[in-house]
Amino acid sequence: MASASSANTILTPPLTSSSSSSPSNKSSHLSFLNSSTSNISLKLSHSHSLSRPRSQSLVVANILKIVESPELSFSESRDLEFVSSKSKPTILVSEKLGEAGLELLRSFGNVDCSYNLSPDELCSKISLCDAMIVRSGTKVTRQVFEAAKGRLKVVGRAGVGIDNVDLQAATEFGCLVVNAPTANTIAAAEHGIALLASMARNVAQADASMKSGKWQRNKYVGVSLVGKTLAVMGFGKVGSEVARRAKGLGIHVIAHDPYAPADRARAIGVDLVSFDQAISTADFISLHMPLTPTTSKIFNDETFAKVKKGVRIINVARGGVIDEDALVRALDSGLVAQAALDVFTEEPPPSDSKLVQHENVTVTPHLGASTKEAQEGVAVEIAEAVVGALRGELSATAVNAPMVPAEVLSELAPYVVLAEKLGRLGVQSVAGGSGIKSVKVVYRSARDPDNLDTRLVRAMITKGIIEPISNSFINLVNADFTAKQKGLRITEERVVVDSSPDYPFDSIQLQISNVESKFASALLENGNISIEGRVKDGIPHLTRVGSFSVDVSLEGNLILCCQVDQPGMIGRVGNILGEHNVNVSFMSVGRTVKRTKAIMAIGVDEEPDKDTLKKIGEVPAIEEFVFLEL
Ligand SMILES: NC(=O)c1ccc[n+]([C@@H]2O[C@H](COP(=O)([O-])OP(=O)(O)OC[C@H]3O[C@@H](n4cnc5c(N)ncnc54)[C@H](O)[C@@H]3O)[C@@H](O)[C@H]2O)c1
Ligand SMILES: O=C(O)[C@H](O)COP(=O)(O)O
Repeated sequence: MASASSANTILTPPLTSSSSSSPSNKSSHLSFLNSSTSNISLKLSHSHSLSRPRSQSLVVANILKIVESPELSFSESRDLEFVSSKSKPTILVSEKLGEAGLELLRSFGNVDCSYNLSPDELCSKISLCDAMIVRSGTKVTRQVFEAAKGRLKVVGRAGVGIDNVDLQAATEFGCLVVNAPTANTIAAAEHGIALLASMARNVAQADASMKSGKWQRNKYVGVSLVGKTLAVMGFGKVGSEVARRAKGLGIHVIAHDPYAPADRARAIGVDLVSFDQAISTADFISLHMPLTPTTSKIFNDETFAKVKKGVRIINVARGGVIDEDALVRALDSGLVAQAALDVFTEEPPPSDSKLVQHENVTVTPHLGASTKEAQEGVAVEIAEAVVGALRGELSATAVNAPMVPAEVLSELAPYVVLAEKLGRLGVQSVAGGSGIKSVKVVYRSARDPDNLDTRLVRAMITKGIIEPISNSFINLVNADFTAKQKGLRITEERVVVDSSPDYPFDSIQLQISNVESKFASALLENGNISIEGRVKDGIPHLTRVGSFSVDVSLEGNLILCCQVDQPGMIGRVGNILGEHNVNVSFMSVGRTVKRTKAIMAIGVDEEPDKDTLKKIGEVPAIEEFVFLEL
């Protein structure tokens, strides 16, 4: 019984696809990142034969892989051996990457290490690449995604900051962006501490002075760290490691981060404070926030005016968070006593940069992540992420796609198959000329609506609706974006029902409004086309068409007939199919009132030819029928 519901509207304008166009014969298999170059086939381990229902097997395999094998029966990803059918995927590595990562990439694909490419060179190469790996030196712009012509499926950022990748463009082009967020944290934190200590004691300046033959002991008197206050701006991975180390040096640490949990700060013994409080009380300010539109030039004339006079600033985050001209002014006026910078707005900065040349500034050429250990770690971390993504695995470090934990994915697997098939059935039920503009998805579940993750299911419904009628390729990265582009508005409703909470969904229903139906019996009283499915024993079933209950497994293809409810109908239609050598896999009849109207749902292994379908249509008691490809 329905006890609660919540609706979530995502998208707007009209989809003007020609729904009369017959669905292309695309595979109904699923993949998270289905490569247009699908050039790898899967060799299955024979140790796992059909130990799970076939439909679930297909989705597990296909969500996890970029490739589709017609022979696919069942296997977990670890049981699959990738063999090259035409060619291996090509992975461009555009900046230096640790050898262990390169080895891993080479074991999977063709690796093209081309460093220092100009933007034009990158654009001309990229259409030959399935993936690319960059560090901070390569700008992955919209032009790069355009030039890729749909082939580029994954951009791997061998490091944390993804400000050099146009994420919006990546998403629009269905390209997954993954990063390596953890392996260089300690290196960056250590570099921050190194800059802090060397700046406080003028190490770099004194070194340069001595090498020029001078001995200036009085000039390079430093400041002590103990008892001073350090403001960590951005209390994430690097920031908290810097804080931990600074506390070990006897420094009092405060932090500002609008999103950091207070208990994490407390655990390290750090007070979270406001931005103004942090900058106005600190003797040292260390920057560790990402470069975003909000943080861009967050340190500017106005903020420098609020700092404690003589503050010292360390930046191992991104140059763009500081207005560099304003920093020069603050250094000249003495508001800022010193700065130690590893990162710059433009990298490398111009050789005549006033900031770089400033006598109170210590600089390093973006070395934060550059330790042997970090580079090997980052290389392996990103290689694993890119290979996983090319295989179609949902990535734990995806930057522009929802991350779905493995256990959730496995639970959702059969529902994902169901979702795409409902989408495909839905779009084929729409009569020509009336484009789909609005789809409502009703999830019935015993679970708390707030804990129902529908992103993957919704993406697959979108895939099922859009792919058969367009050239679009839909995956989890671009599903919402593409739907919006096509003017498809999807609303979701979650209804709590009294069923088993062991399963994420009791049923999934698709209602398509403001369209004409090819099969009038699929219409509800409100005029919406309605089809509903469930997963039974791991296999997706169609369980309701319009207001008729049916029960047919969603495998092979489907014929829906509406007929007068009278004896002999199953036999007659069955005979016609048998005479034409069409094997029936399932058959189910549903009716609302005895001896009035009934719906017959027939699963067929083969596609009936026109003649067979015509004969079914000629059976006098059959009022309408439709053939639907799954
Ligand atoms: N110099 C280097 O070689 C090097 C190496 C590693 C990381 N980095 C850079 O350091 C930065 C931090 O990396 P991380 O791994 O700690 O990332 P992170 O995501 O773990 O931490 C960033 C933190 O900044 C916070 N933040 C966001 N907006 C903020 C704001 N307006 N004010 C204050 N805090 C804000 C976030 O909540 C988050 O906690 C990134 O920009 C990264 O690119 C540089
Ligand atoms: O964001 C990062 O991970 C660092 O800035 C490191 O960048 P790099 O890979 O270019 O050294």
